[in-house]
Amino acid sequence: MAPALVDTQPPQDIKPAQPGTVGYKEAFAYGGPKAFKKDQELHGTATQPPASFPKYLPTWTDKTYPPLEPFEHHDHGKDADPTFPDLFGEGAEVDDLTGNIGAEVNGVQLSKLNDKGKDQLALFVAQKKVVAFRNQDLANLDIADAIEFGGYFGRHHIHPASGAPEGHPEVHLVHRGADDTTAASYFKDRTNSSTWHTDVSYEQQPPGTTFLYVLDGPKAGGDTLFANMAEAYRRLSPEFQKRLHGLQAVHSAVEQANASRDRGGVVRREPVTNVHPVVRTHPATGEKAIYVNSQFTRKIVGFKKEESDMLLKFLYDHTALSQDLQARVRWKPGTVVVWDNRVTSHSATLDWQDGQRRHIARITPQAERPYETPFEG
Ligand SMILES: O=C(O)CCC(=O)C(=O)O
Ligand SMILES: [Fe+2]
Repeated sequence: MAPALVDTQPPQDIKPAQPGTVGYKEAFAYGGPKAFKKDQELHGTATQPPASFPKYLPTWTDKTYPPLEPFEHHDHGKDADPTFPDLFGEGAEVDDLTGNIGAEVNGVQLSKLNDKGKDQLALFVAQKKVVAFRNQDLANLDIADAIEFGGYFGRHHIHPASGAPEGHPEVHLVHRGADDTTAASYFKDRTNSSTWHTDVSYEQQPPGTTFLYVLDGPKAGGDTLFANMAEAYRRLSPEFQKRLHGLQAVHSAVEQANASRDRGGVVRREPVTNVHPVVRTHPATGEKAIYVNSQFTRKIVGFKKEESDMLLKFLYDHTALSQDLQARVRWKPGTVVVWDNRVTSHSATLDWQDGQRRHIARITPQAERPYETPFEG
């Protein structure tokens, strides 16, 4: 019998996010109009080549969007054949990245998958949490075709505060250009670049199966780290798990919008706050996962500030310190990384300091509103 859902309707007394909340750090992966040097990106510099995929260079427009409307999400992972016959045809090579999270796949072309193969992709990614597919052609397709491919997995999220390729607001861009000096300025103020988060958790229906594909990257460095948040839940004692069940947390877009304004960037949609359960259940696997993150979670509903900060700090440290439930994904030309944003956290790495360009596109299908199923022991 399916477990009963726990009601997670937001209480009526959500206060606006407080600045200075525990764990929050400014993100560094995205430049903004102030840092963007179009000429260098198109033509290169004395030491750096031009951008390999100029059609994906960021643009920022004044166009704004109304608040997102709720929609019915169907998770294709639920329809998948768990033996993955259409995903892994002849010639596919699948290797686990670690004992607890991640796989690397060669010999599969994502853009050529039929619908059954896409269903199996959703399930496989939900099970492995993050999968690096090598030698992909996604970046070479017309952007409209890449968007059509991603749209199978859910309604496209239009990011409220990121640059996008001209005419394609559905694509979120991670971009540091040639000769960028972010690293030098970032480490004046910070000892490390750890920014664990799950994407846009402030939305009422945050993303599920999510895609990042590299366009240009440093020869070494700029890896992305992923953590298995279902395993992070399982690591906790039953007593602690029980305490987390029934708790809800406020997630906020306000700080990200402010940071975008500071960079001279856009705020395409008014920032929102939403309340989600601290433990959510995956619709296809039934796994429970911790669902708070230092970039967007602000407060445990009903706790006083010190109580909330203490619990959130513990959960953030638990994620960041548990190297035994993390994988570090190295980018290579043609890599597409697919992860399940509901049951993972991730963090970019700022460790290259020689002005090499890093340019990555994200396709971000939204999924169901997070829900909780009861503690099972
Ligand atoms: O730059 C990265 O490695 C990750 C960026 C990121 O967190 C994202 O686009 O969701
Ligand atoms: Fe992210």
